[in-house]
Amino acid sequence: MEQLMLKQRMLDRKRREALSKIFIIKGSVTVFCRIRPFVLAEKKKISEPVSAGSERVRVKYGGTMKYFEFDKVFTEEANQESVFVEIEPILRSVMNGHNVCVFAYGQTGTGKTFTMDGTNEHPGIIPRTLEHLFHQACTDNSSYTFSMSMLEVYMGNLRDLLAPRQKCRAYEPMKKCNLNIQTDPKGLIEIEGLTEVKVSDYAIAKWWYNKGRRFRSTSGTNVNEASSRSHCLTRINIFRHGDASEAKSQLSRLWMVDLGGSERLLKTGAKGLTLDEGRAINLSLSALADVIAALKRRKCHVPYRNSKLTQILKDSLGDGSKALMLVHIKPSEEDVCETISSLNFAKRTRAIMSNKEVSMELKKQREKQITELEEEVKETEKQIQNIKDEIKNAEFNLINNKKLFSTTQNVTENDEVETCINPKDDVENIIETGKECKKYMKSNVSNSGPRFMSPTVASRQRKNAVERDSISLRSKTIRSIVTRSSVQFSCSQTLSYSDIHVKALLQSSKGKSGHTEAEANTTVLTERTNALNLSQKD
Ligand SMILES: Nc1ncnc2c1ncn2[C@@H]1O[C@H](COP(=O)(O)OP(=O)(O)OP(=O)(O)O)[C@@H](O)[C@H]1O
Repeated sequence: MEQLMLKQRMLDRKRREALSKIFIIKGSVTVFCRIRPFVLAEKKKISEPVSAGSERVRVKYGGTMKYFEFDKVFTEEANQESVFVEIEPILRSVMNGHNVCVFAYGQTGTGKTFTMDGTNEHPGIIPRTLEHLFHQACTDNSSYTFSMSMLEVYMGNLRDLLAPRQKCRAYEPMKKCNLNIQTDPKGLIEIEGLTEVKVSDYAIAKWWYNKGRRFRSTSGTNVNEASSRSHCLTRINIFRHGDASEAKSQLSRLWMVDLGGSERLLKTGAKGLTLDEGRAINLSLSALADVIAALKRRKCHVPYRNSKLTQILKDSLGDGSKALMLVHIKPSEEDVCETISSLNFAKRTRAIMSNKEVSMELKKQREKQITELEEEVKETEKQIQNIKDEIKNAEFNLINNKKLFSTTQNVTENDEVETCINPKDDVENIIETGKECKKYMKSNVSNSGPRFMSPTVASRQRKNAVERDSISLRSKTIRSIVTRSSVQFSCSQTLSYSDIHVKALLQSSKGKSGHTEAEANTTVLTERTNALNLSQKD
């Protein structure tokens, strides 16, 4: 089993290395596009400006056609499951030790919250990811621990969504508001005082997630009945505790962000606080666009500090980390301007490290490498599964053998207990029982009957003399019976006791007197009968 486990660890390392190579080749940014279907209240026109293929979106705008390339396009028919299937590979990178950020971007009402949160019937990326991570942790070789935090960037401030609170209304100020963002020496972003809860299984994680979601700021606009008025960020810290060879545990982070919707303030009809919220969202989204543009141009200075949102995501948008952006659009004619603006933003993001910037030849070469590595990963996973089966079998056999061993050991012990019973004990038992009987009889005799029936001294002497004669006569008879039947008696004893003991008994008596076996038996049994006689006399 130890050998199998060692082999499994080696294969697991090989699998991780292949996954890391894929991660590097694929580039740090992946961009998907999701087109929202028409909902009941909306009217669908015969010819809509947006049409889509599997990796391309075509938009008719101002008499011309505009094309946008993506790593994957989800059309109106795509369900939550099919979206999650495409996210899964990126989650493997998180378990592998990389920082990952998944964020939903798009105009207000295009379905960002639906994709990230979903509904009870159609759960979105976040609940599915939580479930997936715990499932992965169960099947993986390494052991994992998870912790979780949730916050929102509301009007330029950070609000802790998991902080303990007294019962208060949504509009009442929260205790843990405007937290500070710090960068640790390793370049990791830390948010001072942010509540971090340990989550040991999916049910607990889901409970905290639902709790955080309830405190998120939403309000109704002309465009969306329950419009998110902030950027909502869910952070999962993943601690991987490897085998003995890896002394330290490794921390990786997964950010899942439901960005507030970009909006045309006139169109949403926002007023007062809702208008301010809309403005704040637009401001931080343009700061995000600036960061992405700077990263694309490989500028030395990236303006992360221009908004809280970009400050938080700093360690997930740069080198060594992976970002997945899901841009959301509506297919309708009246939203075409916003659609073009969102698609342009997505195009810029994708260009940070996308395959678009490299030649066709290099692109093909990379794709070939990725296919080969993915094959390697699959093959290694198959081998790991086989080893796991072998380990299971070995464990099963081990348990069975242990059971068998303990039962056989018990049987042997019981045998030993049985064989330890000394044939002498039986005779002693008989004698003891005889004594008890006599006592019982005596007491019964002395206590029973009227007084005039109790014997006189003379009659007792007479009775004793008669008893003595009859006992000596009886003992003579018994002795002669036993002597005659001693050989047969010894045979029946041989059947009921183990050979060793009888032999030992016989040998001991043989050693003492030098008689033959039959004689020895006779001697032993005669001795016992004598003992019986003596006790009777008593
Ligand atoms: N793929 C989809 N299938 C069915 N219904 C959807 C889909 N996407 C969105 N919807 C519905 O459209 C409405 C608006 O979606 P949602 O609230 O998710 O938009 P949003 O982009 O988060 O908006 P905001 O930025 O204002 O918060 C909701 O009623 C939602 O249920």
